[in-house]
Amino acid sequence: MRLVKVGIASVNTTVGAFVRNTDRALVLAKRMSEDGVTVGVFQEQLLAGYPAEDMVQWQGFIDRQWPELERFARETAALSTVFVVGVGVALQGQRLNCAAVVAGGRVLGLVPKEKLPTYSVFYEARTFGRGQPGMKERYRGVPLGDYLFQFDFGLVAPEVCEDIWSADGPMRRRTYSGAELVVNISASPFRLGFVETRRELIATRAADHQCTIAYCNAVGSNDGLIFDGGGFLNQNGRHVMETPRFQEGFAAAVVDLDRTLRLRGEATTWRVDREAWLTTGGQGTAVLDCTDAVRTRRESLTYPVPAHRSFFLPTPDKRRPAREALCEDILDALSLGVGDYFEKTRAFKVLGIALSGGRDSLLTLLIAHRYAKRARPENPGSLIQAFYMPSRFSSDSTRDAAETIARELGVAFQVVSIDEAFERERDVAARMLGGVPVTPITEQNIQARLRAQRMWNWSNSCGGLFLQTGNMSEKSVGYTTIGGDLMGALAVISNLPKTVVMYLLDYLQEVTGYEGIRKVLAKPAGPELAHNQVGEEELMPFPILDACFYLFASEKLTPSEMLQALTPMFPEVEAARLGGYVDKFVRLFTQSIYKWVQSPLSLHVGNLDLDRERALQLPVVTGSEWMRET
Ligand SMILES: Nc1ncnc2c1ncn2[C@@H]1O[C@H](COP(=O)(O)OP(=O)(O)OC[C@H]2O[C@@H]([n+]3cccc(C(=O)O)c3)[C@H](O)[C@@H]2O)[C@@H](O)[C@H]1O
Ligand SMILES: Nc1ncnc2c1ncn2[C@@H]1O[C@H](COP(=O)(O)OP(=O)(O)OP(=O)(O)O)[C@@H](O)[C@H]1O
Ligand SMILES: NC(=O)CC[C@H](N)C(=O)O
Repeated sequence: MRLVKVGIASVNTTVGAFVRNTDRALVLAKRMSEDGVTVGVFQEQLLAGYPAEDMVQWQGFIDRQWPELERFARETAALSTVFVVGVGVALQGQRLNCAAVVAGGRVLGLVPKEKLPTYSVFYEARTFGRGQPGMKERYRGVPLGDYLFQFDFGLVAPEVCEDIWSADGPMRRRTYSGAELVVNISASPFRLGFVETRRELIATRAADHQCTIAYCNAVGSNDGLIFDGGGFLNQNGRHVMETPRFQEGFAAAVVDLDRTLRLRGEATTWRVDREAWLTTGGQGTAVLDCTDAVRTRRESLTYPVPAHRSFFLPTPDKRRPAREALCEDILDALSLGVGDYFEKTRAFKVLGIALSGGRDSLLTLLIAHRYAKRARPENPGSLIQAFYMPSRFSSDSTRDAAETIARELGVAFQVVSIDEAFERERDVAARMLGGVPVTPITEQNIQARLRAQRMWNWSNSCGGLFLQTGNMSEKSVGYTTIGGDLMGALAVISNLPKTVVMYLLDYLQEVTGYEGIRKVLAKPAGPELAHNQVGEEELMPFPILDACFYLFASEKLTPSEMLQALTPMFPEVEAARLGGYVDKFVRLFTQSIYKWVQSPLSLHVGNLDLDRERALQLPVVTGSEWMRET
């Protein structure tokens, strides 16, 4: 029996706040050590914060991480714990995204990331160089390269995030070279359903490579990327521990590393594969002997026995039902995104929302309030201000709904009519047009733009964070006004399809019982920019719009393929009508890209998002010939 206690931390870092990030990590490092942790794991780019993007190109941004790493080493020198932490270094002009191994007051070695994600929301290959198999360099006198670390408790292989996502990653050769404990330090952003993907992947890799894996993830939001934390400890495919998500802290569990070796010995397929690898020229990974660096204290560790006192009966199932898990995950992620933006920018005192009595602004308000409950539990409503800005097209029912929810949440609510200003702006525009009246659409847009202008003026003077409320479906077809409701300082729900917005509101109504939600849902969605506007009548039913969006923007189908896919999905809709919806969607989508490239920074919860900088890079000026059948 060779017991080792593995601690997995998640730190809420801020990009560039090296000292603060290190301080936060040190607090957890000391607590881990007090808890008897043998190996304490911290996330990718712990010191710099993630994602630093092109900031990595500043030499100072790289160089100033090192003194903080040395401080981390100094301040943990007396602890008998080995730490793995993420740091950036520059070697021969290349920036390398490294896992640093720290113990006994020294940086013992640096292992650079080999696989650099450059897809979806990641752009690492743009700024970082790659670690190479067999690499052996030195950085400031410290070994840097493809190394394993021998301690008095076993052989450790550090690696960085994407390294685990490749079937041909460094884990294979390192475990064939004897690594028992693979430590993966990650900064993996929240995406819907991704926690299951991580869980399955880590279990698969631990079984494939017959090792113990300690996987650590960052927590907190930076710009639009929200990190959900949630570390994993898995031994040879068996789940050992999962750390809490959406919160800073650490959790620890004991594993018997002899068990990893025994299972490896029993796994004949693994052994045969290893032999084949050796005979076909597989190169072993070099080992750094660190047995003298620190004497770990493991005498008081006890064998990991099941809390429910049976090796045979299943552990009690604590999983939440799928609907609750999905809704709570999205709400946790987005409220963390709002809160971290609010706090980390240090620019704001209060959150502001233009509250229409409709679905999108209601959900945005509920998300902001969820954050406020955490930040100011004694009076969450005092962190938020809501403005209802009616025009002649606004109804009593939306005003009542907005007022009701604001009262229920204790949020300051003001009514600010835009009607007079609407008339004035409409007349001025007509004068500019040589006496010709503005178009009906422009009449609508004047209202949206007046509301946005008022929100900016308010926020500008009081330090308010003006939350933008648009959803992804309406954004995809340009059903939003430039200079109007498209604008704001931070887009909160712009990665949520409208059908998901409604799903979340149904759920929230059920769990909170708020009358304000019921009142909003009682009325069909519509912008109230003209008489009797219903969004689904002007566009198309939202389930069809969202399906079109998915098939076109995510699955990259052509319009005729989309129609083929949609026909069995919506059998009640006549073929010609469905075809009309597809054509309308594709036309609106391609004609609206110019709009969403102007939209504010937004929070990401999925791989598919309308964000040209971060998720979907589409040209604005295009012809549609390529989509036609030949
Ligand atoms: N390719 C291009 N590149 C750059 N600019 C381009 C452009 N095409 C048009 N433009 C310009 O864009 C402007 C038109 O865009 P914009 O002013 O936004 O207006 P527009 O797209 O014409 O109308 C906005 C639509 O959004 C709907 N809406 C508004 C507000 C809220 C909601 C809701 O969901 O509740 C819905 C509203 O009912 C209306 O159908 C024009 O000034 C035009 O010159
Ligand atoms: N009367 C209003 N008072 C304050 N803000 C408004 C008003 N009407 C519209 N807005 C702002 O413009 C945004 C866009 O309106 P839109 O109709 O798309 O959204 P919604 O009303 O929140 O949801 P829904 O589409 O379900 O009606 C609103 O979310 C809100 O922020
Ligand atoms: N930082 C990274 O390397 C992240 C990439 C990885 N595939 C993830 O999202 O988990």
